[in-house]
Amino acid sequence: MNNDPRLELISSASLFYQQGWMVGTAGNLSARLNDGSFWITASGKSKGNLQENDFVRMNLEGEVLESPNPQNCPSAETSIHQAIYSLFSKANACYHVHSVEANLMTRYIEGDNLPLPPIEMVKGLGIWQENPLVTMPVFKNYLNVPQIAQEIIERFQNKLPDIPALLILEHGVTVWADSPEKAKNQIEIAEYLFRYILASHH
Ligand SMILES: CSC[C@@H](O)[C@@H](O)C(=O)COP(=O)(O)O
Ligand SMILES: [Zn+2]
Repeated sequence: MNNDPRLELISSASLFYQQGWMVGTAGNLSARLNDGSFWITASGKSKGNLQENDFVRMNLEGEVLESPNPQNCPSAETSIHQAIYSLFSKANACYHVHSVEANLMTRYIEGDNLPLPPIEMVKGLGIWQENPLVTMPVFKNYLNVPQIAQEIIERFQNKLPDIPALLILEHGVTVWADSPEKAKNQIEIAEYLFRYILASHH
């Protein structure tokens, strides 16, 4: 595969793990290849020290195309990555992490949106305005993950989000970008915004 992104996914997962955003196997990362298939972390792997065979390559229909270790199962949240890649043709990476701060956002949500502070950092989510009024879309968490994916599809087909990020209540953030490098930056920016919101209410 000429653009195998697994080493980059491994390095970002390790970084996020060290930040405490992927502890206890939490979170999942994926990146799309030129042929439209995507590598995604296999389910239940510790994210601090992933190996190249801790992934599964899937197509947009949710079929496993390649599994370096026959015991690997796709991430339990693959349906959310499929939804993002189907909705956004330019998305080539989709990252999801669980931070304490993301889970504490519950009390600042208005309706099904999280208002973001109008600070310089939102430029990192593609918003180039002065005093931007931007919100992050929020979704309910269901045990049945495909139901979360379905609600994402229905909502975004109706209205595109302001930013390439969404928050699942009491669960964690998901971002997408045209490259793994940008997805990594966007996770860092989303987590910075959560910390800012919490600190500004102290
Ligand atoms: C503490 S793991 C929680 C999981 O159910 C899930 O939310 C998650 O992010 C990781 O699932 P995975 O199947 O390893 O990709
Ligand atoms: Zn999760």
